Amino acid sequence: MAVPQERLDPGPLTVHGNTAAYASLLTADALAFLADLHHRFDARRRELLAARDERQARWDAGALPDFRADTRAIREGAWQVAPVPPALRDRRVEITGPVERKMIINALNSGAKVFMADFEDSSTPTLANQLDGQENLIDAVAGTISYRSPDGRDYKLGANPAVLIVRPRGWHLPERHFLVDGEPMAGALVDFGLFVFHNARALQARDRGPYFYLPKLEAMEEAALWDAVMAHAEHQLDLPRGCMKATVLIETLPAAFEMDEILHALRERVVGLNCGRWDYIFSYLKTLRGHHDRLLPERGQVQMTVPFLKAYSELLIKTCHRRGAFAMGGMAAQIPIKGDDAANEAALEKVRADKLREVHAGHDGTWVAHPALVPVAQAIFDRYMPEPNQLHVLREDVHVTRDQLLAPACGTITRAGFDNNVEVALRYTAAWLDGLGCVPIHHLMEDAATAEIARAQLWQWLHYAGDVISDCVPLEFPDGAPIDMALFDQALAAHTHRLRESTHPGARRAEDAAHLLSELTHAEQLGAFLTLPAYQQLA
Ligand SMILES: CC(=O)SCCNC(=O)CCNC(=O)[C@H](O)C(C)(C)COP(=O)(O)OP(=O)(O)OC[C@H]1O[C@@H](n2cnc3c(N)ncnc32)[C@H](O)[C@@H]1OP(=O)(O)O
Ligand SMILES: O=CC(=O)O
Ligand SMILES: [Mg+2]
Repeated sequence: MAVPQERLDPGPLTVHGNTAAYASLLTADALAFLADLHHRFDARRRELLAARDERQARWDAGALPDFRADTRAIREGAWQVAPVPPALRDRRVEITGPVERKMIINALNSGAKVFMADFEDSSTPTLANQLDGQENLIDAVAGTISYRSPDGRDYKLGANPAVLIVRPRGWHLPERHFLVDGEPMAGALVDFGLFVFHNARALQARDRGPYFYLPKLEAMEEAALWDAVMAHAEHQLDLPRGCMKATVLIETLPAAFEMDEILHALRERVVGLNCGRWDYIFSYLKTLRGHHDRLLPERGQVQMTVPFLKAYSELLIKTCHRRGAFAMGGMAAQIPIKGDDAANEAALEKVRADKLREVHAGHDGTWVAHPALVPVAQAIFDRYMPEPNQLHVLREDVHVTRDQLLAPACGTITRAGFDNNVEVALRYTAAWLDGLGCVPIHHLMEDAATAEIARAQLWQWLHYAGDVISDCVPLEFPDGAPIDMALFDQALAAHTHRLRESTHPGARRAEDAAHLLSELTHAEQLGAFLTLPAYQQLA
């Protein structure tokens, strides 16, 4: 039988790199689907990224983020989001993790209600990671995924696997291996497009749908772009309108001022918002980088109970429940500690306290980073949220102002806190460059978002030092010693040496990571994303 012509013609899209093993993923039809997404939506994406820069320039010049005047009617109007499908009505515990084969199986079998398969904060976007991840998800959706570990352990899906939600990359990240008319595609469109092209029908057949977590949005227009992309994909793939569902991470400071607007832009398909606390803290630092009085103390002191984070999470709950959407909590960074029962119990207790705060505040569910934390979080949510969700908790007592969302947190910068930021930023960047997007460091989960906080704080402290700044975060160590570049250079050299000599993930990329971190920290301006220059250095 003659092969249809379009199967032979890859069209305007070429995929560069070692793709020989991925013929069934990168079919001509799949590539044509991706190229169409690029042609229709990439120009708008670029406009929206330019709009981010324009807003940031205003904030750098002294303005402060605020609720928008032009969208008041949306905020004040009475409207609700579309009904949440049955598969997403109980989300009390969601496990997250990179799209690595064994971890996908473990996550789906973990007992969590949902598994968020992550092409974003916890993944390094090497071509192999991206394409293997897509193939793993195809097998997971089909229910056939299996894995044999090098030491002979067999993995396969058990009964009642978690509901799958996929997190594509943010709008800002290019995918340089996929070129349309010679231009790199957006990583977001590649991740989204390949997943829906190969899995949407199989998911529909199982009463599920293509469900997504949308990261790092900064404005309602960016949400509207996702809505347009999904509506178009539904049409192209002959799927029911609105079957693709989205949960949006509110993890940038600008987005906190547009929660209603983001829900409204996606109202036919949005099912909730999530408090992505780590990127949110990073975004606070970045958005307010021109405001030297808006410092934050060292990372360990910026807990969800500090006023600006409490205000943001409560505003998210109130906004979501008023509109019939889920208000998801976020990730505590603690992970289990092996071989030290007391330290392990202390870590679990911190997770419990975090989940307790979330359930009492009105969140409908939460995230965990590790399978052993599923029962820990579940016990709290089962006890204090016996119903599948608490959409009825309207939090009408919450009245959040702009000043509360922008209030700097008070505290200190200790030598240990400074040194920890250098170590985490270095070790994480090295691991990322070596292909591993999530690593444990000192028993905490570190990913792109937590590492961004570490390197942004270093930049902020070192560049603001010497200015008269904030009453509430002294820019010196508690013993009065100054925080300066010489100290940073010294600490970086010491940690680079230690990492190079160690067996930690990324040890062989220690020098590259140190070079990158040094450039970012010495630069005049706080760079937008660590992963943009790091992507240039991926092998
Ligand atoms: C800010 C944000 O965006 S948060 C969301 C992004 N971050 C994440 O998703 C965190 C994901 N978590 C992880 O990657 C890991 O838990 C790490 C890197 C933090 C720790 O990993 P490890 O040191 O390998 O953990 P550990 O050795 O205790 O793992 C034990 C087992 O659990 C598995 N496991 C650990 N975390 C996960 C996970 N999130 N999903 C599935 N399986 C997991 C391991 O693969 C291992 O499996 P095995 O026993 O079958 O070999
Ligand atoms: O993506 C989650 C975050 O906390 O960042
Ligand atoms: Mg994030």
